[in-house]
Amino acid sequence: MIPSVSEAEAANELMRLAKAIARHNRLYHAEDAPEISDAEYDALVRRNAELEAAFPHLVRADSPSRGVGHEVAASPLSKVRHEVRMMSLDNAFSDAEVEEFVARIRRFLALPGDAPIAFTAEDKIDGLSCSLRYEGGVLVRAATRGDGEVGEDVTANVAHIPDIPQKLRGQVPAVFEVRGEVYMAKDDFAALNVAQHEAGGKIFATPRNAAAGSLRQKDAGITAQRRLRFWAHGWGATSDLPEPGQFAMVKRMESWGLPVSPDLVLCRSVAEMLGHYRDIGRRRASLPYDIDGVVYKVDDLALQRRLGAVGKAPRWALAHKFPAEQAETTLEKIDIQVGRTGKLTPVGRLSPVLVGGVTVVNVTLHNRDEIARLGLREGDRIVVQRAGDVIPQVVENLTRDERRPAFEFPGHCPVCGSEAVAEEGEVDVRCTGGLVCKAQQFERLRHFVSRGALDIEGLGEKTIAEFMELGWLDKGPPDIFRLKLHRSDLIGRDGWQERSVDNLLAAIESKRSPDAARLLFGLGIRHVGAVTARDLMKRFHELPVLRSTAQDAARGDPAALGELTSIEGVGPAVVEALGDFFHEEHNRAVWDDLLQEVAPPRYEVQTLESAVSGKTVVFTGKLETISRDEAKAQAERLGAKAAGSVSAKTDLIVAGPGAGSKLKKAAELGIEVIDEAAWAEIVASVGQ
Ligand SMILES: NC(=O)c1ccc[n+]([C@@H]2O[C@H](COP(=O)([O-])OP(=O)(O)OC[C@H]3O[C@@H](n4cnc5c(N)ncnc54)[C@H](O)[C@@H]3O)[C@@H](O)[C@H]2O)c1
Ligand SMILES: [Zn+2]
Repeated sequence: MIPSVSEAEAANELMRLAKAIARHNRLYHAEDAPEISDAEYDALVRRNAELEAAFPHLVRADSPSRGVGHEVAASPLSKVRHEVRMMSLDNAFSDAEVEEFVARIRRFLALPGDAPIAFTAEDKIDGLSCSLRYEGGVLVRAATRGDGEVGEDVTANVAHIPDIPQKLRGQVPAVFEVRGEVYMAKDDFAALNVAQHEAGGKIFATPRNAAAGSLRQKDAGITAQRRLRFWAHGWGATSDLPEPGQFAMVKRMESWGLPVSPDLVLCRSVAEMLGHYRDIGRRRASLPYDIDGVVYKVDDLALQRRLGAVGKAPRWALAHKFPAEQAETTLEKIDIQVGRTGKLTPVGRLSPVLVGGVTVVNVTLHNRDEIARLGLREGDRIVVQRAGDVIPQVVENLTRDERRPAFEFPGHCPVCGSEAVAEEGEVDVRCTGGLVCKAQQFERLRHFVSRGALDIEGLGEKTIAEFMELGWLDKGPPDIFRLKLHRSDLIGRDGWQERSVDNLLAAIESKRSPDAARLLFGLGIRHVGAVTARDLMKRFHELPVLRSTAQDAARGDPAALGELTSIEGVGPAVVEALGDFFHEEHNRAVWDDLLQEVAPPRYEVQTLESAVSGKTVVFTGKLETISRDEAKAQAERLGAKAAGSVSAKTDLIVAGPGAGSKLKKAAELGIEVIDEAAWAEIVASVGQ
């Protein structure tokens, strides 16, 4: 859901999206001259769908989720009304969305989980759709999709496409409309652009634009000079369907002399579908034509009929797109954020763009040097990259202009106004305001109460900001434990009632004996992350012992230094950071103050005795109630080892849907397999 958007804002945004999407549809479909990247366009469509899902009563009559393509009113070609509507396809970017697509079909058809259902999978070729009407096996009309209802007559144009037979071979129904894609191969596209350049003609952005621009010509003579190709993937109006399934029908069309995808397969499970997707994905770059995904279709035509269509797309088909790992967009604005340690981080605010399957609106610009390196300014067109789970990066500035100065990095903290400087040899610019800087205070408090640290429920960003404003947190984290002194002031403030206040205070009180490693991590000492904090506490058990050792080491005591660096994962950077921390008077004051308020028990690592203690567990497939990371953490707490792959050493496999090859291997090795519910029972049995 989109809780931060009010109804009025949503209505407004939906109106703006409808206008923008209609405009880009016209540029792309009618003029073959898009202004934004497909990834930016897809981000607009996703945003529209999200808002419509959250506010169903605001769906507009002219909603972009309803229409297909673009109407052909202004086209110089004559118009053709399609007897059977030409549709679009719903799309997916992740495995989970494909699983949900299949699950949705099962629910719709009320098919039990184990009833087999087959799907075809084939390339989603990036061209433009075309309908070819054959009567008595002879081509009588070819038409583009247009808005799905009315397209353009391109009969004369397709006469110049050798892949499109004027006459079909064999037993063809009396009326048969072939649906497929007109496309241009990569080589032909490159050659066309070279020729266009030499002749001073229009340069096409993609093979798809080139194919569309070449086919939709009033003068078919121009089409004749372009090398266009075609393949069939479906059908429209027909007097007869000679086969009962999608796969067999496509093969039948092939036998009539129509080219079809060489990568059409029949799949019997989601795993097979995803396998084919990955296989095609691997070969994508070496294919002679551009594809942008894989299309899955329910094979059984009787089931296709039962499923029908919703909106502008059939329920029985899905385009599983290859997420663009790079995409073009506009850098709207550069903001400066001040972190816990005073570091000024530039953040780029983007015009939303779909990269790697997710909508990206912010991108870190890292530091001053990075901005200079890319010559970035607000308003520039940039290329954003996101591969796998990596955070998005700017890889290129498309409007780079050496003569114009890049964004000027501020010399002062935007929050407290203190001077901001980079230390000798450092790229990071830091605010020198220290604890005077509200931004740093805020970030430290936020970190202190965060999930990995003290994990205080109900003390979110807004509340911290509110209490800071009231001056209740001036002394930093220890003040949190004195908030109870403000109980009566707080009750009755806007948004607070006795109950919510007492809940918050109870959550704080419950942390009076915190885990020492979490407390240490919560202090936000540089280089002391959650793991290092645990490693340190495993060795020293008590915070005062850690402190005295760190201070001794900072004074150069070799024994203390040796003790610290003998801990795995603790190197000179950590030792120095600890030394620097305790060197600061105000840090020592906060530390002492804090240890007056809380009393962490002696730190001991404990694992629980359980049915899986000492065993090696592998999690595979999709877990529904917990994340993979949480499952692994549970296993560790139960004294088990979580491994990534199945081997002879594996004792137990916890499998969710889509587990695939690991299950096969488990069966071969005779390893016990349980489902997520059984795993949850094991966890519950030790009270975790
Ligand atoms: N950049 C822009 O401004 C802009 C504007 C509009 C649309 N677009 C692009 O066009 C897409 C939307 O266009 P759309 O509605 O035509 O959807 P689509 O192109 O994502 O999918 C539907 C089409 O896929 C084609 N297709 C290819 N292979 C197929 C196969 N094997 N089986 C069935 N169909 C197959 C069909 O022609 C079908 O009409 C967007 O996702 C975007 O990428 C871009
Ligand atoms: Zn500051």
